Parts: sequence; structure tokens; C-alpha cells
Amino acid sequence: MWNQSPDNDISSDLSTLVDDLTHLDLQKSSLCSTITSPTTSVASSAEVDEATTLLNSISSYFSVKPTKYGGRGCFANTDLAQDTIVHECSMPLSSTIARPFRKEVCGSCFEFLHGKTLKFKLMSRKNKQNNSTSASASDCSLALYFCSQPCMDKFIALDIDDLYRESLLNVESLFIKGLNQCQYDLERKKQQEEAETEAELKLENELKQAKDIELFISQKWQEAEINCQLQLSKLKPKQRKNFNNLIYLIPKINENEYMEIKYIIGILFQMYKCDNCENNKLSSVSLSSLELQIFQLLQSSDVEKIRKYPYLLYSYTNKIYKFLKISTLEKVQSYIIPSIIRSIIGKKLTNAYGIWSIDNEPDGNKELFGYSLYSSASFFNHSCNPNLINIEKGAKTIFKLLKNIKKNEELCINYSDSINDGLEIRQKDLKEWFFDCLCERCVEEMNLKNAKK
Ligand SMILES: C[S@@+](CC[C@H](N)C(=O)[O-])C[C@H]1O[C@@H](n2cnc3c(N)ncnc32)[C@H](O)[C@@H]1O
Repeated sequence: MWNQSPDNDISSDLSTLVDDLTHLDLQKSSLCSTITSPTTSVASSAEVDEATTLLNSISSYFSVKPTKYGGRGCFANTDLAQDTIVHECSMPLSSTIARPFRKEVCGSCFEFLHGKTLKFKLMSRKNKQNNSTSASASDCSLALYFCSQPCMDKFIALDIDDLYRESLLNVESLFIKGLNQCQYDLERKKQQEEAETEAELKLENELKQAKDIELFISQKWQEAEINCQLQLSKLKPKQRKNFNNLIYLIPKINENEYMEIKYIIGILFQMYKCDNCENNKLSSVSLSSLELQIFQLLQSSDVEKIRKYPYLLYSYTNKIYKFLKISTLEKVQSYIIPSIIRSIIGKKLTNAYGIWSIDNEPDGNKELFGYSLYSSASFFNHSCNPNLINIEKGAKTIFKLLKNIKKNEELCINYSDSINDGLEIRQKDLKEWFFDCLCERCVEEMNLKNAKK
């Protein structure tokens, strides 16, 4: 779904500087250390038990268990009646809105008022501090938008020391600065674009030739870390604090990358919050802490995605990672290490839910505003004959049974827009989630097709 090619823009080719990847001294917070690399996790039996307990705390209506076609799914604990609400998430762990809709879709409840600019604006508190490290410091026009005062208040209440607000405004400001920079210096823009295309193609070719693609991807992430550290090490600690010295190191990002960075910042903020909030008995903190623990158990699909869209490796490592590493506020810096950012991106790929306009557009078209991640709602598999539906009510999402269900039956939603189509179209559509659909309906139709041959 998020597969458009990134723009060609600023980058420096420092990939040859990497000699020894093992000498990285990476700091990890308590939460970071429990997030394993997306490809190299070997769980102990105690960890497996802990994970099972956690997954089974999601709902009393179902248990998360292995499916016969691979991976995990949700299975009814008892017979259940149609219309039972088997799961409910009050808000996502993180969400992101596409840039064109940032003033029109509420930052709290995702309300969209037919394209009207929302009235409630939250600006940076750092506007008056000229020497701040925040990029949003001098730009009063930057804001986060909400549909109502309660929505804005809710956002403020969930924030800590304005960290989330300032981080999001930082991204906005840097995105705009990147656009403006190119506008004024067309020659530089052209050169940068050419250099970037070249670096991207080089990486794609190397990727195609790599014997071990997973190892290659891991190495590129480590190189990205080293490159960032190298660039930053050229600045004195005092210089690093002045945002104007950093701005030229920050890659220009495209709109997909902008959206992804905002989603990542949301997760990083939740990590910071859970690690640092003194009063973690607050219901909002304990709720996100649970969702965050479940988040660690989600399936990651970055290798499959990069295999299909090789240009994304460049986007992830040389743009998104670099942008985060150089621009992100100090408090979340310790979370910006390859394993964490890679894992956040990888887990989004097959687990995020689209944020859509409600189905009442005059022409019947739904518009995609962005995406959100609800960890505890990420274990429902797809079926072309679903027995469960997810209903979005603002930022809240509920899961309701479409049929009566027998004990041990799998609860499945519909991921695609093509369940009314034939087998081939459905299978092609679902390939975007990197799987061959093995739901009962597909298996039956495949068997029928094979019998006719
Ligand atoms: C949101 S996750 C669902 C939970 C996942 N099975 C797990 O173990 O984490 C989506 C992924 O589950 C698998 N999946 C979902 N529905 C499937 C189906 N009908 N047939 C085969 N695999 C499916 C695919 O790997 C897909 O990318």
C-alpha cells in the first residue's frame, strides 16, 4: 500500500567508510533491549511462556494460537453469538496522517469535515526561544490540527513535557525547510537528485547480487548508523545543539517518508513514556505499555517488502533513519538505533490499519488519510469469507462477529477490497501483504481448480 518510489534527493555516499560493524557502542534503554532484531530472535522457553500469557490477555473471547497455515491467529475460546464485540482498542499505539490531510483530519479522533481546515490548532511552545534545538522554534505557522477542544485537550493530556507535540512539529518544519531549500537552489537540487539516484541504484544492484539478503539488509542498517555517527562526530557538542548546523545534514524526505517518520515518532514517544513516566499506573500509560509489550511480538516483514521494492532499503536507511538520528529531540535519541527503527518499520508493513474517510462520500469513494497501529488487533488473519469485521469509531476500533462462531473456530477479518472477485484477483491483491491466502474459501477454490486440470 505504501509502495510509491521515494523522491530523489539529498544524500551522501559514505557507504565505503564501514570497516568493522561490531565496534558500535549502542546504548539501549530497558525497553530497547527487549526488542530483538527483526530477523535474529531466538526466544527462550520462559520468553515463549511470557509471550503466550501476554497474547492471551488480549481478550477473554479468543486465544492467539498457531494456525495450520503458518503464523498465529485468533481462535474462539467458546461458542460465540453473532454481533459479539470480541475486541476493542480505544486508541492506536501510533498513527500518522498523510501530509495533504494534516489540517483536515483531527490529530486525536481522525474526524474529517469534508476538507475544511480544522479550527483547533496546537503550536510549538518553543516559538519564542530562538536558540532552541527545535526546528519548529521560529515558525509560528506550524501547528497540529484538531476538530474540537476536547480532542486537542486529549492530545495534550497524553503528551509528556510536549515531547510528542514538538517532535511532530519538528518533522513538519524540516519537511518544509527541505522543500524550500530545493526551491532556491535548483542547481544544487539537481546535483543532489543525481547523486541520490546513483546511490539508490548502486544499493539496489548490490541488493540483487547479495547472497544473503537478510545479512545484507542488516549490514546496511549498521552502515547507516555509522554514517550518521560519523557525520555528527564532525560537529563539536556545542555545534550539535544549534539546529542550524544540523539542518544541512538532514536528508530531504518525500511525503511517504514524512508519514512513516511521524508514525515512528509515535512509537518512540510511547517507548519513552513507558520507560520514564513516573506515574505509570495512569490508565493511559499502562494501556500503552501493554500495547507496547504486544508490539514486540508482532510479525515483521521488512525483508519481504525490500525484496519486492528494493529501493525501500535506501529510503529506510539513508533517509528515514538519518532524518530521525539527526533531527530527533534528545529525549528519544537513545531509542534511535538500527534494531529498533528497523523493527518499527517492519512491524508496520503487515500490521497497520488504514485510516479511511467514512463511507458516506457522495461518489462512494473512500479516501485513505493515513495509517495507525493497534498491536493487540494485529493477530487477526484474513479470510475471503470473514466472520469478523472491524468498525472504526474515530480513533477507536472495535471487532464484531458477523456470524455465530463455534469454539476453536478462527476469527478472521477481511484485509482486501477484492473479496467479491475471483480467486486470481483476490490472491494477487493479497500479495501486497506478502502471503498466499490460505483461507478455507481460497483452499477450496484452489482444490476445485486443480481437480479440473
Ligand atoms: C496482521 S498479521 C496477522 C497475524 C500473523 N498471522 C502473525 O502470526 O503475526 C498478517 C499476516 O498474517 C498472515 N496471514 C493473514 N491471513 C492469512 C491467510 N489467509 N493466509 C495465509 N497467511 C495469512 C500473513 O503472513 C500476513 O502478512
